[in-house]
Amino acid sequence: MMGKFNVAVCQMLVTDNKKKNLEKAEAMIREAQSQGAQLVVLPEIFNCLYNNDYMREMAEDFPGVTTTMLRNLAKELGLYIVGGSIPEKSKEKIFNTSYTFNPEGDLIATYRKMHLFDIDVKGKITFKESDILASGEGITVVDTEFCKIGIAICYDMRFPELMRLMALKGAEVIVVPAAFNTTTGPAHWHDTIKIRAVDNQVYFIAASPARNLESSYHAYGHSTIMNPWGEIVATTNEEESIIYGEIDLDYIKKVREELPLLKHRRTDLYRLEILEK
Ligand SMILES: O=C(O)CCC(=O)C(=O)O
Repeated sequence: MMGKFNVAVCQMLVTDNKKKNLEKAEAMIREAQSQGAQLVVLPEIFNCLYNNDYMREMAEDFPGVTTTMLRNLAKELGLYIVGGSIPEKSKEKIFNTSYTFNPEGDLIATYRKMHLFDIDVKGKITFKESDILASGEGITVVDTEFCKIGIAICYDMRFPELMRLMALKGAEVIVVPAAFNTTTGPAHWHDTIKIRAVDNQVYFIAASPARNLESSYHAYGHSTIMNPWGEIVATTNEEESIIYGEIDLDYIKKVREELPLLKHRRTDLYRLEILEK
């Protein structure tokens, strides 16, 4: 295992033009690699606008044009890509799905969003993913040459049980492609990222799209990399940008030794378990 590696988050501006979105993602991944990134993360629903009509229309079977682009790029550039998420069509269903490729271009993880974003904050924002999306059922922790990485999508990060289970399955980094909005973002984005990192003593990487005011959904932006002590490694505002950070695996070890939260759980008194479905 290597002690350190470099990550980048591409906070791209997603538009209603799929071809342009794919070109933008590719250009930003190339730029990130040229700056030394070994793992690059894209935001939630990066190939089309985040609303139910677009997601239904743009849903892709696997393999499709988006995943083929990611696969080829990972291989050509020799890096890991956590491909944000895209609407995936599988038989009659649509999922919000994140595909991860390794530097050989192999698909090493497919994660389907487990907690669907069905909310109604009166007078502010109403969204009902379950009108078109089906939910995934599998927790995803993937092995890489650096460490184990847990993958979840946006609303999932509000569920401490899922984040903890990923840490218990060995995740030292949790990657969450996400798109909070201008209501829930200012209220909860920063605190949720920080506390999930601190609770689980992981690096927490939250990747948002940039804010597109022409979209019906105004993403909060503010992609962030947080370290296991709750310190910001990198962050940004709502505009298009790439943020970079170093993941230091020895630092995770140090924090976990000095403050042994994972060891101090009272599993004789309470327990968290994964149920087979
Ligand atoms: O939890 C939130 O506030 C935002 C969630 C969201 O936008 C999503 O799950 O796509």
